[in-house]
Amino acid sequence: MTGDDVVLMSDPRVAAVPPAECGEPLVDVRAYADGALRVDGREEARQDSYMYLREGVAARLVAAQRQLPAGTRLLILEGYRPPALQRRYFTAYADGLRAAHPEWPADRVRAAASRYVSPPEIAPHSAGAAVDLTLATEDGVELDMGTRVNADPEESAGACYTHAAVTPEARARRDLLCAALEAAGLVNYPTEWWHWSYGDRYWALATGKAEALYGPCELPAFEAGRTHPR
Ligand SMILES: C[C@@H](N)C(=O)N[C@H](C)C(=O)O
Ligand SMILES: [Zn+2]
Repeated sequence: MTGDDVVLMSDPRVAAVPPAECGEPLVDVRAYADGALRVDGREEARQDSYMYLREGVAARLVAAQRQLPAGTRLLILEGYRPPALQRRYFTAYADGLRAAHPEWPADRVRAAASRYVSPPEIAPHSAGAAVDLTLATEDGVELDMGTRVNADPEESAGACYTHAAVTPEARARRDLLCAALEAAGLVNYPTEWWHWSYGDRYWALATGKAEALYGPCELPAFEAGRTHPR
């Protein structure tokens, strides 16, 4: 797939998918399945609910982990993202693009921004349906995937695109990650090798479902200390 083939988050076909809500709980992935999933804590500085995902997403990540060779671990960096934080990320990135390209019309800024941050009204992370992750050793040392997680298209000259040209080692690891996660039912956002989702509107469009399983959920649904928000 080339960059031109990518269905962006800003595509009207994504917004046209009904954001139905099945009511499935969010779970703390650190405590899920006896700690089968590794979670990196660096996101804690920005928000305290990054380790939550819908149960169906967490279960699929456990299945994906089982597909990987011994000694290779999924390392989760961010799951749930509050809607207000998503709005901040989108606005900040769009503002930067607008400043760099004052001649761009609003719809071009929105599309370009959505290569890297989802428009808030779509936001798979704010539904607890998306996860940013990478591969690591058993000891938690991140493997070289060709760019850092969250490298934007400008910083990485497009190498953040999942199918971009990277070194043979990084390509083999990206292919391994894709094979494990796709077999478990997740879909990738092709502009970001680390972003995967299940049950959100982007997933529904990519897999031909009539509606999403999970809609946006708000942080007040959480209670400190609970592993299952109400
Ligand atoms: C900002 C990046 N980590 C990310 O999550 N991007 C996707 C497209 C999103 O905002 O949903
Ligand atoms: Zn993401």
